[in-house]
Amino acid sequence: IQTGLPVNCERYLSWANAFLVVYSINNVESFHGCQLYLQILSSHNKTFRPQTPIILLGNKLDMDRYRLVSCDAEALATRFGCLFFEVSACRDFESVQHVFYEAVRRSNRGTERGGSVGPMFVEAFVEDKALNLHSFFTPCYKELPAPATAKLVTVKTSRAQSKRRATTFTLLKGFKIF
Ligand SMILES: Nc1nc2c(ncn2[C@@H]2O[C@H](COP(=O)(O)OP(=O)(O)OP(=O)(O)O)[C@@H](O)[C@H]2O)c(=O)[nH]1
Repeated sequence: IQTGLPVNCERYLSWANAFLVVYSINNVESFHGCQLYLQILSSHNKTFRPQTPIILLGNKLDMDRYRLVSCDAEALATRFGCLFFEVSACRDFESVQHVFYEAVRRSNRGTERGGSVGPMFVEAFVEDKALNLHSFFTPCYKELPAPATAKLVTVKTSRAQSKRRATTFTLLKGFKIF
C-alpha cells in the first residue's frame, strides 16, 4: 500500500465484492489518481480474489463540452482488464444504476465460478477517498429493487427556501451527496 491511498485501504479490499473507481471526465488529475487504485486493485485481485470485478467509471458526462479525458480512459480500462463506463450522476440515474447492476452481475458470475458466497456490498473509490455508499445487494440479481420501487426524496437548493424558483434534484433516499 502506497502513500495517497485511504487509511486502512486493505480493510476495504478484503471484503468488497466489486470495485468502482470513479473520476471526472473534466478533471485530468482525478483520472490520473485512478491509475494508482487500479494498480492496487488489480494486484490485490490477482493474489486474493481473481473474480472480483473492477469498473472504471468516468463521471460528469453532462460536462462533455469541458471534457479533458477521453480515449485514455478506455485504454487504461483495457490495460487493467476492467469494465469501463461513462455516466452523469446528476443527470442520468439509469446509467448509474446500470453500472451498479453490472457490478452485481459480474460479481455473481465470479461467485458461480467458485468465489465467495454471501451478501454483497459495493464500495466505490472516488478519486482519493473510499466512500461507503451504504448500498447493500443480495447476491441474486432478481432480488435487486426495481427502479419504480426506489424511494425518492426531493432536495431543494437554499434559493428554494427563499421561495424563488430554484433547481430541484431528485435523489435516491439513502445516498449521501457530500
Ligand atoms: N456536473 C456534474 N457534477 C457532479 C456530478 N457528480 C457530482 N458532481 C459534483 O461534483 C462535485 C464533487 O462531487 P463529490 O460527490 O463531492 O465528489 P468527491 O469526489 O467526493 O469530491 P471531493 O469532495 O471534492 O473530493 C460536487 O459539487 C457534485 O455536485 C455529475 O454527474 N455532474
